[in-house]
Amino acid sequence: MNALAATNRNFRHAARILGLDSKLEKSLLIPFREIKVECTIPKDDGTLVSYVGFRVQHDNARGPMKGGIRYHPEVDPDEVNALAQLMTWKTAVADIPYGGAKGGIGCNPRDLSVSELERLTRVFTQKIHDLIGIHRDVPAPDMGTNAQTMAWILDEYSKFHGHSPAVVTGKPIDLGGSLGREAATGLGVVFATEAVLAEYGKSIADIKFAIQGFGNVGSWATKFIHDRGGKVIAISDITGAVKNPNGIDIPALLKHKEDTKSLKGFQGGDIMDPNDLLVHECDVLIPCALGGVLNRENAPDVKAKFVIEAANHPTDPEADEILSKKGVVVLPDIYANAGGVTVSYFEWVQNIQGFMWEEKKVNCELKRYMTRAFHDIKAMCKIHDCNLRMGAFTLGVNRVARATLLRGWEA
Ligand SMILES: NC(=O)C1=CN([C@@H]2O[C@H](COP(=O)(O)OP(=O)(O)OC[C@H]3O[C@@H](n4cnc5c(N)ncnc54)[C@H](O)[C@@H]3O)[C@@H](O)[C@H]2O)C=CC1
Ligand SMILES: O=C(O)CCC(=O)C(=O)O
Repeated sequence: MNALAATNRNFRHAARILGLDSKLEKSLLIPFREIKVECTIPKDDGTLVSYVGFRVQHDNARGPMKGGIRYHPEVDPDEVNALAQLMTWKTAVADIPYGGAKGGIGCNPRDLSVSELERLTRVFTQKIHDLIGIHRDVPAPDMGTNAQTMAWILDEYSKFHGHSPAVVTGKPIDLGGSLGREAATGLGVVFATEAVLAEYGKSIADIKFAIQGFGNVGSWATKFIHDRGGKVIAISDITGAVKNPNGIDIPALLKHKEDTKSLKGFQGGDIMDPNDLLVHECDVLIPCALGGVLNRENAPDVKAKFVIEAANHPTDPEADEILSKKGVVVLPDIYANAGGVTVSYFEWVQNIQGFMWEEKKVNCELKRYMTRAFHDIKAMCKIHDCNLRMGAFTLGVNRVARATLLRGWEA
């Protein structure tokens, strides 16, 4: 099932549980604005090449729209739409004053030089600069983008609108980025994992983890799990996968990644088929890469007792049903990976105030927001007798619906 069909299905299920008026339901599903732009740049060899860029602004009832920009060959309008909608529910679950948006360019950043990436980012920004803004739509990093990408957007946007650090989050610290933002999604994933494990009388120490993806989210989540005594026994990225039943040496792996930029060539374990990672024997599985990786084909073989969705929409609805029947606890993306956008909110607040927080304060506030959201979700699960995904969806959708009604949407 494609990402948009899957996201719409989860939304409709939540709307039914909440008994939403059918007109309001329809209006919440339709994106506010969908932008598609052609970005033509000269390659380093002088030839011209074009890439298609998207920004979908889904909803702004609760505040400026917020969400990352992804550079990946599989970026398409349906996926960006689904990701934008998920941002709307995610910011509401985290109870931060934003709506939802997402952007992307269909390209393989690994095939582009740094100067080509810079030109592409600047052209994309030139095409969307009048539709984003501090109180309108605030981009951030996602797959294939990083703090440097945000620095280029900030610089290009500022040429049109004057110096505007709060127009993007996830920036370098030197340009007004927040301490703790780079690690925030991974740290939030670990706070979320601790919250759900505690419900079952367990803690991270000595639990066995399998992790798909070793980029920003996967590598920070791995580090924080290791710091808490968890055993990461299998891990993969686009270049391959490695396993070690006694626990991978995480400091050595992080050093290898820093030196070589990938897992390839790491000697501290046995090489495994990356496709087997999702069905590897473990207690907790954390997908930290692409969407739709858990589907009806592999879900029956999942061995983990907990799936923590650090990636966006890693589980399609058919897999969700299969996992639920097997008794696997799935912690949904719109909560599990909300740590990134939560610290993006702190960064935006710091930029607007012109005041920088200490990292300790950022991380303490992040923990407070993640813990509060978990309890809010659990309360919805209790009221509606539903699983954690529907607990999170009903929480987010209900908050957005209330804001929409208060603003007077039918006039
Ligand atoms: N960066 C952020 O703050 C946030 C990211 N997310 C989500 O987390 C996921 C990962 O994002 P980032 O870590 O930022 O991206 P990234 O670009 O830093 O890293 C992606 C990782 O996934 C790996 N990967 C790609 N294809 C793979 C495959 N077929 N099998 C195994 N590994 C594969 C890459 O090698 C890389 O290690 C995405 O779904 C993203 O939407 C969610 C919330 C916030
Ligand atoms: O930090 C942000 O604004 C958004 C991060 C993001 O794209 C996500 O949570 O999926």
